[in-house]
Amino acid sequence: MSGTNPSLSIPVVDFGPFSSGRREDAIAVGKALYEAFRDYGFAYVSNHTVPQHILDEAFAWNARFFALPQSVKEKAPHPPYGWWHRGYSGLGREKVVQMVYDKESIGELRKVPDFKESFEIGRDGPDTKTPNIWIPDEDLPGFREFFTRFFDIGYEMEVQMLRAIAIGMGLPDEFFLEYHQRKDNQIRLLHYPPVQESLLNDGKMERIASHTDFGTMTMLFQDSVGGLEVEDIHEKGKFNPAPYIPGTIVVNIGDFLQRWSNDHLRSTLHRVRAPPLDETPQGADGTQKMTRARYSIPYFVTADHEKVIDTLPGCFSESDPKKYEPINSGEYISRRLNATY
Ligand SMILES: O=C(O)CCC(=O)C(=O)O
Ligand SMILES: [Fe+2]
Repeated sequence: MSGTNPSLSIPVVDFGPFSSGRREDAIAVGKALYEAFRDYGFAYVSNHTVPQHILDEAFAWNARFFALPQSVKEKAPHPPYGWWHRGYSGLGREKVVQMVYDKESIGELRKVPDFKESFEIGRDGPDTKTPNIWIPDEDLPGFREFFTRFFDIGYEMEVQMLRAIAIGMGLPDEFFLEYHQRKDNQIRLLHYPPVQESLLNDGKMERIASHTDFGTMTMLFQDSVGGLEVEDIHEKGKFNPAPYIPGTIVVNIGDFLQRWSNDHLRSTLHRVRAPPLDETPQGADGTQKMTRARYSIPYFVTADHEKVIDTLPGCFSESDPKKYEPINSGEYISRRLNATY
């Protein structure tokens, strides 16, 4: 069911049996996921519900989008407020910060830019406070249509994962679904252009600084380039590579679910640094080593913004009292997003 590769430590969970129709299979998958999220906060999930050809298409669109002229990408600018997290952010625009809310400290941290560009997509519809910001369709016909569809394909995966986690935690199967009806989710297209490797190693530049995610969980689709690193569960400050494993997606717990679970599930620090080097050194003088470009597509699963959550049943007792007050999902997420812009 699940196996631990000692060099990776993040468990690989085979999701296939979850849909076998047998209750014991569903329980075994749920338990394996629960244990991975309890111990590591991360799991590689294989035999998931997103077809490979859809992922290939998603990465092809991702590359096509970022290859557009800068002036076209800037037709869909990210608004100047963190809470309206939609549209395009160019290189250095966003700085992911870890739990720092005061302006002065955020300013300090921003001096080392994140060397990435991104495009954020949420649900469409009249009842969202944060409508999507698309480039005109004629600039990349099919792009909007594809990601509108991909948003729903991701939601189907989310539904399965939320059921599995609930079963693994001994909660009613649909427990989490009741809080995840409205698809208040977000897809993020990411492109990390090639960069001189020494800048990353010297800390003059970052790809994505070490952070935890905010929401319920993140389903991360990554290309084969590498660069994702996850904090060691035994050694603070030590980061281990989480390379691409063909056919899997990386799923990790966010702060919201960690809090909801009274810290029974972990939201683990991760970052993106240099992937393995290109074999051929590049650069004007032929000596500067350039990293390869990386593309990734995290799908952030978020609870319905109007929902208030209190500690999960089964995650508190007399000897393990509730650590957190009930909180409104939307407020929690906006507060975190406002710190990144
Ligand atoms: O590019 C990646 O693989 C990581 C992205 C990430 O951690 C994030 O956007 O929160
Ligand atoms: Fe992340």
